[in-house]
Formats: sequence, structure tokens, C-alpha cells
Amino acid sequence: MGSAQNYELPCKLNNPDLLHNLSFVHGEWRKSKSGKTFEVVDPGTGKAWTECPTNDASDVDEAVQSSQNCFEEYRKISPRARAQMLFKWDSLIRENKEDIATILVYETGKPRAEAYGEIDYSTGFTWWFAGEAERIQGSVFTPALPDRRVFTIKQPLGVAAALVPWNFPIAMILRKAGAALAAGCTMIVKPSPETPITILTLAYLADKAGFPKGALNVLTTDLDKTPELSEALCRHELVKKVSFTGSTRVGKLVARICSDNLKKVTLELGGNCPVLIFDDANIDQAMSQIFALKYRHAGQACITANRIYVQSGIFDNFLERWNAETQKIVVGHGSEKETTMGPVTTPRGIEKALALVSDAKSKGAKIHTGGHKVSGKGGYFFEPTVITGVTPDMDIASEEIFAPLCSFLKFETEEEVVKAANDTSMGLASYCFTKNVDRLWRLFENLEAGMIGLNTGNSSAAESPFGGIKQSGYGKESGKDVAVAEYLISKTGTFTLEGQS
Ligand SMILES: O=CCCC(=O)O
Repeated sequence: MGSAQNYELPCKLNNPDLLHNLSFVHGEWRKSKSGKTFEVVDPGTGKAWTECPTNDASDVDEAVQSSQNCFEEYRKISPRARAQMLFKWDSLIRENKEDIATILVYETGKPRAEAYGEIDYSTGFTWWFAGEAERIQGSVFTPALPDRRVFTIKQPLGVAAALVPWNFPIAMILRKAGAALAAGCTMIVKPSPETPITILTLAYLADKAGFPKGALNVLTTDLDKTPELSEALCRHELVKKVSFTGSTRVGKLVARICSDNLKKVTLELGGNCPVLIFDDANIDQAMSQIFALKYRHAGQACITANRIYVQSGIFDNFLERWNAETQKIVVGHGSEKETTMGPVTTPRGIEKALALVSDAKSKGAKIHTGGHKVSGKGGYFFEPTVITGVTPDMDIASEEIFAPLCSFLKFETEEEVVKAANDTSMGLASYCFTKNVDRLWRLFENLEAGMIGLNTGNSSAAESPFGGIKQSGYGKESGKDVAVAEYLISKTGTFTLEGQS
């Protein structure tokens, strides 16, 4: 581990070499120019266990130059060699799964089983994009003029920057870096201040996998310097592409800054995802799918269930079952075996949950279970909370919750619920449960979201295009062709052929 002297990861790793807390630039572990650092906190105790460099705008140019120098060579490496490095990276991540899960638990707070789940999900991306590297294709057209030939080629667009969130730090970085490195681009990652260490571990393993120096650089920073560092990356003339996952508010800022130089941008932004459960649904299926979706990482996923609409015929039964299951949740530190739900990752998460509960109560909502910060524990624990009587004027119905708060709304008809579900500026994911095939198809067509779960609460996968519409952003990550295309330029060649009559 780098320079931290007064901190320690509260448990041992099988492979201590995985742990790094300095920035990674051009194959070297580096301090920031200012020498300043910030603390990384275990959300399960509220205590710092390491520190990382606070990079600022003055650290950006060197990292970008490294990425650019690397790009000039990396772009010439054959797609098969890029695929082999991605496969090697993938194997190393899988081999070190147990240790990476440990770091993930102490950074995000999520229970160990969920940390394993995130790593399995994430290696789907390294595996998938290794395959995609060799499937980048141009095209040949049949031209209108007999002596003309027209074709396109695809080329990597250059240095890409990834601004990633703390809720799924491994998945978010492998989804972005996997696509970029497959395309032949190099990438600079700015991790979230809460979760830099898992990303530094991935950078260490990328180096071991044989990626050249500068292919994957990581610049850490704290909350205060995040805007400055991110803006410097977005404005640097050698950065040709920015991929951001985070809030709609910040996504708009990123888009605005990047528009000054017409940079390509992918935005995976906030969600306010509705779930529609009809009287004819398989209730067991809907319960288990939405329960897992809602409480995944204590409700801190952009695609989580924000508003749960249940049809009146099954509302009471469904609510009773949901309440009973919720009361069985064991809230605790992610490293403890019996824990089924960890803390929220930041103290801001607790404040937001309290404010949402208080606003809902003041406007007439009823709290059936929970509603408070867990008392008597260090760390950022919030009770799993069940709320009914939610109305559209409540913040909980219009804002992304990002906490274990389940808000239930009753509906009567398909027409009414589709209108209500779509009545949001967001359009990331929607979910519906019904055994009526015609209705399922109508819902697929009529719900306004980039991803629709049809009798499922789990639609994230390497092979499935991930991305929203409306104010949930644009561009796709993962999926065939579309994700790598975000890191490619297309050139059209037009050729006049002589001697062909
Ligand atoms: O929170 C956003 C990402 C969640 C996912 O990839 O399933």
C-alpha cells in the first residue's frame, strides 16, 4: 500500500499487493502535485481506513499526455491483442475476487454477497468487450455511379475520460473501460471520492494484464476538487470523449462543458423508475424480483424501484407480504455474515432519506415500517422503510430516492398507471408484471424508458444495451456494437475506379 501510515484496512487480504492508495499514471503510483490527501471512509463504521491523493486541475495535463502518448501506440495494436489483454484482465479480476469483494465492502458498505454479485456482473463486461474488440466493422456500399466505390472504416477516437460513481464502482468502470480499451482508446478514470481503492486495484490488475503504460490512468480526488478536476478533464483538447455516470444535475454540466468543444459524451444519469404490478401478475415472481431490485445496495442503484404501483385487487396482500419480508432484513456491516442490507454509502444519503420521509409524512403518507436512521450503530445505517399513500406532489415520488425507502401507490387501470409512470422527466428503466401478453407488449411500447423489465427486476447485463432516455441521459453502454461505437469515429471513403466499363 502507498503512503498511508495511520490507517489500516480492518481485515487482511490474501494478496496485499492489490491494495494501492496513490494515483496511477503511466504505470506509476503517484502523489498529487499539491501533496494533499483525503480520507476513504468505511460506511459501516464511519471511520477512515486509508487516504488518497487530492488531485486538482494542475495534475490533469500530465495524465492526459500519458494517455495520448499511449494512444498513439495502442491504436495500432491488433484487435486480437487487445482482446487478449482484456481476457487476461478478466481472469486476474476473477482470480482476486475474494479480495476485491473485501475492498468493495469497506468502500461502499454493501454486504459481501452483493460485492461478489457486483464482481460477477462486472466481469461480464471484460469478457464481453474482449469479444467485441474483434468485431469492429466498417461497411461497403453499392454506389449510384458505376465507377464509384464507397466504404466506411471505424477507428478509435482517442483519449477518453470516465467520471464514475460510488454505488457500483467496479461495474461502472469495467463497463466504460472495457468498451474503450476494446475500441483502441485509452482512458483516464476519475473515481468517486468514496470509492477510489477498488478502481486502483483494477488499474493494478490492468497493468499486470499487459496493457501498456498510460492505457488506463486513474486520478483520485476529494469532493471539493471533483468539479475542478472533472472540468479540466472535460476541457482538455486531447480528451475526445467523456463518459459520465451520476446525477442529472451534474450530467447537464458535463454536457454543457463538453459542448464547447463538441466532444462526444455518454451520460448515464438519474432514474425515477416506476414498477407496475397488475392484478394478474405472478405475485411470488413480482415480490422476489422487486424486493431484490429495491434493496440492492440499500436502494442505491440508478435503476432501482423508485415508485411501486400496485393494482387495487392485490394491493393489500402485496403490501402485507412486502412489509413482512422487509421486517426480516438484517441491517449491518457488509462484512458480517448475517447482514442482508448494508449502510448507505455517504452521510448525505442519510440526510436525504430523512428529508424524504419527513416531506412524505407532512403531506399525508403513512410509514408502515422503518423511517429512521438506525440508532446505536456507527456508520450510515437507515431502516428499510415502507411507505403508502404516496402522491405525486411528494418529493419521494418526483426525486431519485437512493435509499432503502419503498414508496407504494395504488392504481385501477392500465391507462391511468401508464400515464402516472411516464409523468416524470426521467426515463431510465421501468418494470411491469402481468401475465397478459398483449398488455406486456403494450407496456413495452408505451412506457417511456430506455430499459423495460418485463416480469423481471433484473435487466442489467453485458449483452444488453444500458442507457436511458429523457433526462436520464443518452448513449448506450454494454450491448452488441452500440457500446463500443461510443468510442469510435467513422470515416467514409469514396473511390473512383478506372478501367471498369
Ligand atoms: O446504478 C446504476 C447501475 C446499475 C446497473 O448497472 O445495474
